[in-house]
Amino acid sequence: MSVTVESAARTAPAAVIVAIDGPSGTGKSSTSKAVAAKLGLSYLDTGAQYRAITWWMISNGIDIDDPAEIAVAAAKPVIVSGTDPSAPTITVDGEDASGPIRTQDVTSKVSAVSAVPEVRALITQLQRDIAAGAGQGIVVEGRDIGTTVLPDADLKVFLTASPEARAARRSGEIKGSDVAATREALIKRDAADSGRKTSPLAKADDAVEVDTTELTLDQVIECVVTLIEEKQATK
Ligand SMILES: Nc1ncnc2c1ncn2[C@@H]1O[C@H](COP(=O)(O)OP(=O)(O)O)[C@@H](O)[C@H]1O
Ligand SMILES: Nc1ccn([C@H]2C[C@H](O)[C@@H](COP(=O)(O)OP(=O)(O)O)O2)c(=O)n1
Repeated sequence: MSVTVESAARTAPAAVIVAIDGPSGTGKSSTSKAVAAKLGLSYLDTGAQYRAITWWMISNGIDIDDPAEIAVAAAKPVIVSGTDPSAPTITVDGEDASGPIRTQDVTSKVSAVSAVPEVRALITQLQRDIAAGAGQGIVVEGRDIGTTVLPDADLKVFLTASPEARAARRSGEIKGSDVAATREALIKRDAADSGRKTSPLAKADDAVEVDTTELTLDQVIECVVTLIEEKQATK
């Protein structure tokens, strides 16, 4: 009996923590979901959490241009993320927020809300708690996962792509959208996310950078799966 248990422990892959960061449209969400599903890991979309708190602020009449007002309200909403990669969920105060967090209004305001240090402190703690509770391991995607949220992650990946490729991908998702306008909006949001004082969008020194401009989504998924399997083999 003890032999069976010991050999199972030897062959089961060790829980692995993966951080995937990068700017908008580089393929973080699609890659992270697919990789997590393939390897039986949990998945956390941290951008959805910042979008959720932004949606709550807008819905509750908080002045988005007033960081002090945002800071005071930050602890009020209860944000819960479901981490099944085949059906990720997000609720705010028990209400499904998956639709409303993707509106243009939220997209245009999320950088301002997520720059407020009190918001980041709360959401960062939530993310660390979720990662700590993921028994089989987790793929966490965002902007500051490798640098701030999970600096001890087993693997850190930083995805990049040209602004043109990212804008083409994003505008492909929205019917009738203009690629040039999408490109300008992406560049503006990148600048805000990279320029904020508290845990800006940045590549961790020990992250593997993958330029996805000329790669298909399947190639990026395969690349990250290989990197994770290499880490698991040495854990
Ligand atoms: N390597 C790729 N080649 C082509 N399209 C891609 C690639 N990676 C992602 N996409 C598509 O680009 C869009 C944005 O991808 P997403 O994963 O949401 O990016 P991010 O999470 O970095 O903002 C999606 O429609 C996705 O299917
Ligand atoms: N770890 C994170 C994740 C997202 N954010 C902020 C900054 C981003 O512009 C917004 C939205 O992130 P999201 O990943 O949903 O954005 P896109 O999918 O790229 O449109 O949230 C952050 O500050 N830190």
